[in-house]
Amino acid sequence: MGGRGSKAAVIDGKAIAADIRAEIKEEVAKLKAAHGRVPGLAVVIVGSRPDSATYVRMKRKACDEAGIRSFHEEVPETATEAEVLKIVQSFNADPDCHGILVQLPLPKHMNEEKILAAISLEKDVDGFHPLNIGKLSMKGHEPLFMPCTPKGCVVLLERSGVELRGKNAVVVGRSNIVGMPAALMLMKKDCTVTVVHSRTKDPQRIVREADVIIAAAGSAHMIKKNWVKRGAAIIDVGTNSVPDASKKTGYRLTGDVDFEECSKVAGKITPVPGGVGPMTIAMLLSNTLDSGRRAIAGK
Ligand SMILES: Nc1nc2c(c(=O)[nH]1)N[C@@H](CN(C=O)c1ccc(C(=O)N[C@@H](CCC(=O)O)C(=O)O)cc1)CN2
Repeated sequence: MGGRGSKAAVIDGKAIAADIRAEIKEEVAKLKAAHGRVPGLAVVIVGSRPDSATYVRMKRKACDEAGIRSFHEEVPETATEAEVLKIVQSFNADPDCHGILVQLPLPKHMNEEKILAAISLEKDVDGFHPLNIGKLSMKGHEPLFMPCTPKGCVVLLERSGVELRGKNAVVVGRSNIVGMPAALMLMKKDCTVTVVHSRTKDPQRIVREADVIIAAAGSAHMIKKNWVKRGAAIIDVGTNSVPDASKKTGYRLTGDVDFEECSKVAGKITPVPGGVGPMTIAMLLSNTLDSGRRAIAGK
């Protein structure tokens, strides 16, 4: 794949996520049959951002389909930090709830770090608790949970047969949610990792050396064909809205990678939509299953 004149294989995130969700559904059913209990996930949403509301709806639907119980708490934009902390603490104490997620971003008047750190370590299915992130960065330590989007990137690569050990990986972007944890996870998989960010000199030269590219810069079509080594595997995390008059919404989602161009040189590539996005929710269910299994079956 990715030879001269050929086209990259498209990594179908939607199909891989559907397979994983079916596997999770089976595991949940086994847990129920053996112990009479299922994992439970609490979703807390603050305010009414349409994108956040959509993601939360998708998460609840995915839970329903997998047989995972979901709890929902919605508070207005004007809620105080103390109110949100109280909700988190009540789910921390609820034995039927095995995972808690606070949908991000939070309104500006709230201290995101404080709220995420209040989630019980054992229920941190988003993997954003500072101790879970800290363990990700330490050799010889494993976090209880890994953040869903970067975990989805690694699982997509593995399920598509991309060998990671000893490979040069370049992560474009250094956000707490994607870029930083993705770099740490790839290092744990024995990649040699370089992080390219807004202050990097000559990013194109560095990205061109990569066997594996994780694009998470939040900049539409930033990665062009001449940034990509022939045969590289590209995972595009970008979800940029660009105006599109042919759409009912007036916009469409597009990635950080120029798919048309880059698929002519890459070996494997994810599309947007239909690549990493669906994996985020599949990994959330997977983390919730792991947490439920630990609490219900003790393993
Ligand atoms: N607490 C969290 N907040 C946020 C996270 C997160 O992992 N935890 N990630 C993102 C949003 N997100 C989940 O919350 C998310 C983003 C995208 C998708 C997805 O399936 N995208 C589809 C397109 C969907 C569409 O058309 O709108 C795709 O890319 O194919 C799922 C979940 C920020 N907040």
